[in-house]
Amino acid sequence: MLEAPLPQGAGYAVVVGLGFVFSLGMIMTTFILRRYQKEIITAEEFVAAGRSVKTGLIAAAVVSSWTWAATLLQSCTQVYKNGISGGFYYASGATVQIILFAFIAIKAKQRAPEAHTYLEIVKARYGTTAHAVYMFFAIATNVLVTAMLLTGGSAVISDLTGMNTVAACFLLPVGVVVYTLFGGIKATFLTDYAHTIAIIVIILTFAFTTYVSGDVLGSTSKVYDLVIEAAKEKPIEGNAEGSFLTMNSRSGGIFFVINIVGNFGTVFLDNGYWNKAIASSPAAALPGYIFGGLAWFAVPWLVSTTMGLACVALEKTPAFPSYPNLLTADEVSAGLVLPSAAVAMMGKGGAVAALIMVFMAVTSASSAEFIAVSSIFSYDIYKGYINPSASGKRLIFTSHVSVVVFSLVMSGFATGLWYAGISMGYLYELMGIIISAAVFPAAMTLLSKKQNVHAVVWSPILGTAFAIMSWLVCTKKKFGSITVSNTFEDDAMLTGNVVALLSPLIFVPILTYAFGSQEFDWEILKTIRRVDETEEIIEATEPVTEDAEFQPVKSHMTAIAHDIYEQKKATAAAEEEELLRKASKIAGYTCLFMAISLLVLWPMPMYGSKYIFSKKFFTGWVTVGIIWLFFSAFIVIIYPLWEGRHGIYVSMRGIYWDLTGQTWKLREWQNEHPEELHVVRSQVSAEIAHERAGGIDQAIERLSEKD
Ligand SMILES: NC(N)=O
Repeated sequence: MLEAPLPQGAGYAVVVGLGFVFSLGMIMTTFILRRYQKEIITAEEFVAAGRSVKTGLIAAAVVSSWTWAATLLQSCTQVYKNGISGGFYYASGATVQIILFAFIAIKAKQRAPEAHTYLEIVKARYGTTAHAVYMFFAIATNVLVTAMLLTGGSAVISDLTGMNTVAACFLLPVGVVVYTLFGGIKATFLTDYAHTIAIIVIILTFAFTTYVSGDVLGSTSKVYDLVIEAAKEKPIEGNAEGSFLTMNSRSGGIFFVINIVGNFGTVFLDNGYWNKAIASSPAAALPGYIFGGLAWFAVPWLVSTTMGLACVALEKTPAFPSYPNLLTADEVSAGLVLPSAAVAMMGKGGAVAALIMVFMAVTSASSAEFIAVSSIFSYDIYKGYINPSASGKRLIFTSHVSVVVFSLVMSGFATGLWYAGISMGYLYELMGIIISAAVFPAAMTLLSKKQNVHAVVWSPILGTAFAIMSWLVCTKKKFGSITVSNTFEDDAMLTGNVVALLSPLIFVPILTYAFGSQEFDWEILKTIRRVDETEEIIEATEPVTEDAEFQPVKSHMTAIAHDIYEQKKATAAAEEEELLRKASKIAGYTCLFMAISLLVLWPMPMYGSKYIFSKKFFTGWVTVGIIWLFFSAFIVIIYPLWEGRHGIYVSMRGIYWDLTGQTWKLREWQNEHPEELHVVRSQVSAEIAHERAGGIDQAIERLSEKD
């Protein structure tokens, strides 16, 4: 155990204090959005944010929910262990899935416009057994990801502040739970935005301190020389010439494959990514995911190339926190490379920066996990089996309860993992073995008419069984025994992961042709319906205020929405359909091209050539990383502000009117411009989706009944 550079109080201040600040911020934001833009958190809104979120905010949400504790910590571990290739293999091995998911996102919006979770799609197509199987995989994914967030986050917080690890496991989710309960998925979009700014700024600070102007390192040339020196004393086995500065790394390559496999599972099976696709406006799904993926790439790439190498360069200097000892294998696996490097370079300031960055990553990613789990519990389990005619109010209550219960269970689980000695690094490499056999059949559910129920049910079960078996058999054969540390070895993890992802490629066609292929009618997916929000909207917009000056706009938002929809009716659904058709056409080639570039065209020639980076090339590599992170900052910080400028203006103006005693102006404006109000837009989009789903006649009937 290293001596903590910060006092325990700092740990509590960040975990509890910052959590409280974000909760307060979210409560205020929810109030502002509700008052000035009539954004009402109905059950639909809680998971789908009006299905109108724009590209920039989708990209920012993708970046922040995909930025786990592991993204920052495990990527640095890889660079520390395998050299500079580790950062690239971490980044590209987890970016392609996001980019490929863009294609699935479009298909989901096209084929099941009113779904809330991908599990509803599985159920509508294959029935209850398949639904149960995929619920297991979806929840297992959320459990694994949340466990990694809490184990990684608590290890770093405890290392930096001496805070009790169990206390960190239980306190980390508290603030997240509070702001998620208040704002639903929109809360995660907005807090994610703030978290991402902090993370990007801190990474840039680390990069400039390491490569441009710091006292301890401060130039690419110095880092290069120290890393070359370190390789002379401690060459990396399996790397070209034992160098830290080559892409030719056996262990790095193995990690690349494990990383690709595991992250297919954690994107395609995590309902959180489907939630965001569902919440996006039809025009935003494709660019949101592609820009989000590209923006995210620079986060692990630059942070690990910076802090992983800084750790290598400084671990034998007195400034290093564990000096004169090096980090133990367990400390490396727990994610302590980044905080140690931060302390060695920047002292207490570095410790504070690392603490805040890891806290932000853990909380923003776990809020997305909480929403994902709550949508499964409320829509798939509660509405699906317990109370099929559940009202929106009932569903939102179920969502809230499931967020609280899941967070408590996960805190307990993460504590258990800590006592059992299972680290974040271990879980990261294990995740593919446990879940990735469900990736191919889940994707085919939206992509292939032929895949039958036998294939969809049995392939993931068989695939996971074979994956676990081959992982353990490989460990036993190689090491003669099965222990936590043996099962963590490269070859065993590689075997299990590859079997998990690829065996369904054999099972699915065999089972499909053995039992007869399905000729699925995609229109059936359009029977999945949105929940009627009328009751919640009326309740929220009926006159309840005592402020005589501020009366609500109208009580029948749905009726106004219907009038607006009537004007657009002739073209809206067709236009949306056409937009999605075009996006789907572009998506296939774009996503494939980007995936091949990141997986093959860029790394493979560098691997094959065994090139050792020259000082100039290293400087260029780092420079590209820094420029790329500036591009990310533009996409996820500036672009959402630009896209949301009108909404920001409307809210600011409303606040000004309120503060200057001109509330009547707000009321007048809202009465005159109902089409600008979020609740109305959301209802118009609901009607368009109904029409695309062929259910418009029922929708009109329902609305006129309400009137
Ligand atoms: N999100 C990941 N794999 O860092």
